[in-house]
Amino acid sequence: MGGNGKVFTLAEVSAHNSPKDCWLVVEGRVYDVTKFLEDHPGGDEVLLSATGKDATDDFEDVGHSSTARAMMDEFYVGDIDTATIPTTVKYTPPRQPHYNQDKTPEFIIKVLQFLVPLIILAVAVGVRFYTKSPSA
Ligand code: HEM
Repeated sequence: MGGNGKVFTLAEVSAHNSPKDCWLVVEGRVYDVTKFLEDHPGGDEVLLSATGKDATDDFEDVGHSSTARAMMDEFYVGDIDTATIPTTVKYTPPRQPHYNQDKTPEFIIKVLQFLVPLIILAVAVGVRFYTKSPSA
C-alpha cells in the first residue's frame, strides 16, 4: 500500500523505466513494480516496455484476473496527473496519412502490372502487322 495522495506527471513517471526502477501507469494510478518484475507471470520485458506511457490498454488487453488486480494495491505509489498524458486521439492521426500514402503507389503499381504487358502485346502486334504488310 502507499500513495499518500501523491500526484505525478507522466514525465516524472517516465524517468522510472529501468529494471532497477520501474513505474507503470494503469487506470490513472501509478505503480512501482520494480520488486515485481521478476515475479510477473507475463515477464519483465512487457512491464518495461509499458513504462513512459499510459499502460491501461496494454493491461486490459491481457485480460488480467481479479487476483492480478488485487495484487496491484501493493505497488500503488500515487496518481497520475491525467493532463500530462497524451490522449489516444493525438496518436491516431499521424498513423493514417502514412497508411494512405503507402496505399496510393501500391494501387498504381497494380494497375501498371496489368497494363504494361497489354501495351507490349499491342506494340508487338502493331510492329508485326506493319512489317508484314509491305512484303505481302
Ligand atoms: C501492477 C501491474 C500488473 C500486475 C500486478 C500484473 C499481474 C499479472 C498476473 C498475476 C498475471 C497472471 C495471469 C492473471 O492472473 O491474470 C499476469 C499475466 C500477464 N501480464 Fe501482467 N500484471 C501487471 C501489469 C501488466 C502490464 C502493464 C502488461 C502489459 C504490458 C502485462 C502483461 C501480462 C502478460 C502478457 C501476461 C501473461 C498472460 C498469459 O500468459 O496468459 N501485465 N500479470
